[in-house]
Amino acid sequence: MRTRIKICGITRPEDGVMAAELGADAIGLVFYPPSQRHVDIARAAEIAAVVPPLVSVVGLFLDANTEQVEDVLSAVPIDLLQFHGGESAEFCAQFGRRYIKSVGMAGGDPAEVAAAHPHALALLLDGHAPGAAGGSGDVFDWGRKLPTSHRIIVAGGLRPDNVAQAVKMIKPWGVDCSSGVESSPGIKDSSKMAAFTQEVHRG
Ligand SMILES: O=C(O)c1ccccc1NCC(=O)[C@H](O)[C@H](O)COP(=O)(O)O
Repeated sequence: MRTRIKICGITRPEDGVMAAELGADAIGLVFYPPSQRHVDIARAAEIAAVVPPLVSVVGLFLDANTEQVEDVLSAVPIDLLQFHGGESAEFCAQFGRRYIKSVGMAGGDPAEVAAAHPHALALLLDGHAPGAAGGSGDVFDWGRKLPTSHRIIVAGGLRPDNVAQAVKMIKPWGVDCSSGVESSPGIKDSSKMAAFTQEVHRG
């Protein structure tokens, strides 16, 4: 099975195109103002407009309110929602969209999140503490027991030099990377992205 790749925290249209051309199956747009990778609605629409077909645009929220999510959905062609905070299943489902739910593995219990979100399409396991922001570069223990009820997307500190090992150990549906393919926060680096996608498929 081919491991899917999401490159998160895209802030520039050219980086969205480059990620897709270098093998990303999805790009992530962060709608969380405190993040250095935050994009406003206008910028997000510019990026989504140039992302090639057959590449998904993921809209990421961390404990946003309903109106904030709806404002984005009414202006940006989002294919998939990613909820990165303590959102309930009811909150996530109210938009009638497909969604994935993240788990902060530094103290968080993936089994508990899996049970609370039976309709999430996948769990995105990230290295940070529950409720904390992502994009931190923190790795979690890949030897941990993981739920089998959901597809797994591994995130957290993945880089070209460690992603093959993560894929080999966990055999996830997909991998997600942000800071590991950047030259500075929010700015993606083409050679790191090329190396990353190559290493995913070696794993
Ligand atoms: O990337 C951010 O700045 C961010 C801020 C707040 C919530 C989530 C955020 N990113 C979520 C992602 O999906 C990242 O790709 C994931 O945390 C992995 O990041 P990294 O460890 O830098 O690869």
